[in-house]
Amino acid sequence: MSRSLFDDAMQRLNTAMPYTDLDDEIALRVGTPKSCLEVSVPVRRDDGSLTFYRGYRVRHDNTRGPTKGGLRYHPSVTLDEVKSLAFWMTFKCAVVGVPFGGAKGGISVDAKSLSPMELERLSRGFIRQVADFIGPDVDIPAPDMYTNERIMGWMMDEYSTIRRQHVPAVITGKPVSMGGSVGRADATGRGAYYCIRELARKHDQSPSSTRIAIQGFGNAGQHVARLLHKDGYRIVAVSDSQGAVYHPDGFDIPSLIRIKEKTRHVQTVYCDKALCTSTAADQLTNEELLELDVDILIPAALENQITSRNAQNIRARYIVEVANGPITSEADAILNSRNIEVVPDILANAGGVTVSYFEWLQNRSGSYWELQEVHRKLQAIMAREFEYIYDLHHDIKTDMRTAAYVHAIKRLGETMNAKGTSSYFSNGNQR
Ligand SMILES: NC(=O)c1ccc[n+]([C@@H]2O[C@H](COP(=O)([O-])OP(=O)(O)OC[C@H]3O[C@@H](n4cnc5c(N)ncnc54)[C@H](O)[C@@H]3O)[C@@H](O)[C@H]2O)c1
Repeated sequence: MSRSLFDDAMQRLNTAMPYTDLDDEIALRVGTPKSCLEVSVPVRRDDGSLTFYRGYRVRHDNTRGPTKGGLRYHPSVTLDEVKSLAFWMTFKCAVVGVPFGGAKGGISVDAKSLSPMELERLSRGFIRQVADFIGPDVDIPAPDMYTNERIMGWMMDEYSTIRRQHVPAVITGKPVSMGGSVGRADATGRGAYYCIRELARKHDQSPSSTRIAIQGFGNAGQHVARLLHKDGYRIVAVSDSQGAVYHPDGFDIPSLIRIKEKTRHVQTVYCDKALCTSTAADQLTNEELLELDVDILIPAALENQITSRNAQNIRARYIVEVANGPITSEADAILNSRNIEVVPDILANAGGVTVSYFEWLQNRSGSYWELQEVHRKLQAIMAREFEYIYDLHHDIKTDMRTAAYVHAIKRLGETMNAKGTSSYFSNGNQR
């Protein structure tokens, strides 16, 4: 039987535990989700028919605070996937030191097949089903794949209607006009960009000599591409669910974003006469993009993209995981043996949850920050944690992923130790 995504996620924890002197009870406690909710959401379609959608919300661990994590709309959403994403959120929040635990949710749906009104009914219907499970001090959702700020706004509005009071802090990633934070929209891509700048500094890598391929050109992928391009990095390939485009000199990212916004496909670059003549890009599959000869590969779409099947063919020197779980643990071992350095998801894409924390703080205090303040604080956290994990991976002679897990488990362990573990209670320390 093949290993589940959750078993694969657990493998990372088991690899990291021996590098700590923490009680084994800590691994036991973070090895199982706190609670899993499965709901069925009825949606009246525009043609009058009724469709039921399966939705999930998993709270993995609340040791360090209320649980936090995105909501995904995708046909492949399953309980196993949501459990794994919730697990990663626990470690991600601990890596960046925000006072949250991990959660995740999702609905098994092809969001692109719904009309805007059907999407609104689905989003509000989901909140009605999970309203008793979430809250500003309990569990705080946010956007993820195929959800966006408008959907977060509908959800906050529905929750506030149910509670009969304005509750902006129940959800993050809202429109700024509904209590969202400035700087949240590009926070995931920006956090990854700060990591890449630190990585380049460590390896004396100049932007103009760095070729980058990005899989996934949505919220996270577009923003990291835009920021890197502005610094002079060469983005030579990007893709979406339909396929990839490649140009050895690098793309003009603002034009590509405009094309994607207008046509919804990056490969439309071929059909847009003006751009075809100026870029002459090659068309590739997503699989081919992953195996390009580049300096940095950025998976920014789905999990399980680099596996034991293709890890041997990866030619990038560095991989920066903007997506959650794009590399399996088996592929990790192959990449490590080939000295391909991986900046792990729980660090590289933690910019999103960090600015979500800023948004939650602003909602709770009722006082709102300037964009520069958001950027300055995000940059300080990402650079601090990157530096710590980078040094730790050298000190304990392991890969950056294991070092990031060690760092996170230690933070979780400190809180669990404060409450008492078996080594405390079994040593006669009852007073
Ligand atoms: N948005 C956030 O704040 C955030 C935070 C942390 C992590 N992430 C992770 O980043 C990844 C992308 O999230 P997003 O918010 O950018 O989603 P999004 O919905 O905005 O974009 C997803 C992109 O992936 C592409 N895609 C889908 N299936 C694909 C496939 N099989 N091959 C290649 N591309 C494919 C889509 O076409 C789209 O361009 C996810 O793994 C998500 O969990 C997002």
